[in-house]
Amino acid sequence: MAPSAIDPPSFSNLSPDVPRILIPEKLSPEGLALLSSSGFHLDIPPPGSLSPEDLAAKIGSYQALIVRSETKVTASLLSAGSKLKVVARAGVGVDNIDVKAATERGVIVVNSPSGNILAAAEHTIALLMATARNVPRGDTTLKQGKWERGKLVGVEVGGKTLGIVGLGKVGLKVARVASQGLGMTVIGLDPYASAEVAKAAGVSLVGSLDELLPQVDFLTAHTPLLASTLNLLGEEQFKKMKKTARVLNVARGGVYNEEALLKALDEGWIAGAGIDVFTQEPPKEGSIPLTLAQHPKVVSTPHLGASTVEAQENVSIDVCKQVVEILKGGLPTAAVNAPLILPEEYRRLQPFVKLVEKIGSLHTQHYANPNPKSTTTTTTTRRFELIYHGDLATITNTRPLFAALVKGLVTPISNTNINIVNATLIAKDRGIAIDEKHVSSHSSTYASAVTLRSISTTDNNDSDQIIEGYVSGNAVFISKLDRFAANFTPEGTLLILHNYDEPGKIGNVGMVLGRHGINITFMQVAGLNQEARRKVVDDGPVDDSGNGLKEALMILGVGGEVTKELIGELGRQEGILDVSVVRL
Ligand SMILES: NC(=O)C1=CN([C@@H]2O[C@H](COP(=O)(O)OP(=O)(O)OC[C@H]3O[C@@H](n4cnc5c(N)ncnc54)[C@H](O)[C@@H]3O)[C@@H](O)[C@H]2O)C=CC1
Ligand SMILES: O=C(O)C(=O)COP(=O)(O)O
Repeated sequence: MAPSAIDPPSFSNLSPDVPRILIPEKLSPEGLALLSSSGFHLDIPPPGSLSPEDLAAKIGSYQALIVRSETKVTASLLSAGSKLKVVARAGVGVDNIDVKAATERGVIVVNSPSGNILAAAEHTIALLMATARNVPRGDTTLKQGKWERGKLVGVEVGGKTLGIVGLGKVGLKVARVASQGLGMTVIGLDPYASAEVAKAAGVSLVGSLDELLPQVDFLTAHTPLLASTLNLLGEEQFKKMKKTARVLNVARGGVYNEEALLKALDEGWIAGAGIDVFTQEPPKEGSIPLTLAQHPKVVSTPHLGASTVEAQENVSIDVCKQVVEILKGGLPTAAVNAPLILPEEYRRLQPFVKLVEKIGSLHTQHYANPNPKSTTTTTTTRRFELIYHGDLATITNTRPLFAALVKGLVTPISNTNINIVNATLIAKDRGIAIDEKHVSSHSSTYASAVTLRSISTTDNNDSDQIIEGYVSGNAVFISKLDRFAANFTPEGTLLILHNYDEPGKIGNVGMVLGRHGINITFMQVAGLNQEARRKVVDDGPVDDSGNGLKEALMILGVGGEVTKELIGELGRQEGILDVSVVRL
């Protein structure tokens, strides 16, 4: 059905029982046809015509809102949408939607996890070629009547090295085209990627940005925008690149620090950039994003990554089908905030689902440090054992727990939505192998406990990491992190510091946090467990008097913005071995 076939509704004669759907952005007609043929009322104002205030004033009469990347679905908009059942994102990234606020209000958020992935990958290749061969400048100047062949000599990409940061759905597609189609050498950085999956796409994994940056002729980022990827590439990183290198961003504005990128181009630290996404869209007059977009060494496009006829058709159908399903009382296929658990299993398993998800999320954020100080090793394989102890070991349907682990492991670093239906497939795609084990007798004092053991095989050695937790009533606790016996609630923002167990550490850390305006909501020192203590005396590091140096974890619940500068400063304090920030 053509878009014009959908008449704007006349609200005066709408039945109060017919659900209303507001679509303030441009959506392909194929999905709209599904909505109107299901009997819903659609309101489709001209795309971009509603200000945030207009939207807030209108939203109260709608059951569904369908957006792309331009509409900001904030907590206050959601609170004005008292009838909302679903917010649908016709695309991948949900960074314009306050998913937490939606969840709190019981509003389902759905997206189209893969409808526009090919389009985004192809646009990256388009920008790669356009920056290499000066295509836009050639076109503009020729249209102005100039024949500037001498000024527009480009570079070839075949035989050159492409660095990819973020090997998820888009990153892997770019890798395949670049390695198999363009004859490029592709190296990738993704601390959470499986080396086998990467290898199959023609990518050799490296362990750190420091290792990647000096090697690449082209660099492309394909991570979501997260606290850990904001400003991932700044001045320090651009300075480490070849002067002839070019960088691409079809992911999200903010993964490259825009001010630093401008400086890198002006100072000649790098040769050029191809940019599709900006920290402000559309960028305002006089802003840094607009200066960047207009820079002579930049090829820029106005967030066109997903703008193909095919991708728009895919995402429109994907989300409209789900909106129909939800408004008719069914379950969506790609809910960002879907429950992992069926109602009848809810009472028994819910706290364990929560525990396992928190353990998975803690594992990804605490152990897979995206910015290691130095890495000469590369993870080749990682497998997990999920061990159920005590009463929990008697549960036979552990599918929700398996799904909870995959969700916990993947959600902190990816846009992918995990639910009970797709967990196994996503684990397979990402090379996550999980063995579930049931152990009815357990040395733990808790009636039911869970252990996650992850075994990593690297080029140099094997290592394993352990996280253990338990449920008491409905509350969940972490009781062990590797060799450290702990007891804390995995909730909120946590700083985990690995340090030598000597006097003065807590005071120093408290002072640094105070200087950065960070509040401490709780603090716990997790000491070595008995076995680990014995080992320290036998073969651990020693102090000047030959006594075994004990280690501990300091676990702090904090409020306030945890910046990279703060983490750096904490890491430089005497006796601090490592710092991680975990948001649970
Ligand atoms: N310009 C456009 O129109 C479009 C943009 N996008 C954007 O592209 C990006 C990638 O999307 P997908 O591939 O679907 O995401 P994905 O969730 O499948 O993959 C993201 C990958 O980034 C990795 N990652 C996370 N933190 C990292 C870090 N610190 N260092 C290295 N790797 C890290 C994850 O392990 C994961 O493999 C997203 O930002 C998405 O919003 C997607 C579609 C269209
Ligand atoms: O799907 C995504 O993440 C995109 O960035 C596409 O955004 P758009 O739907 O084109 O506004």
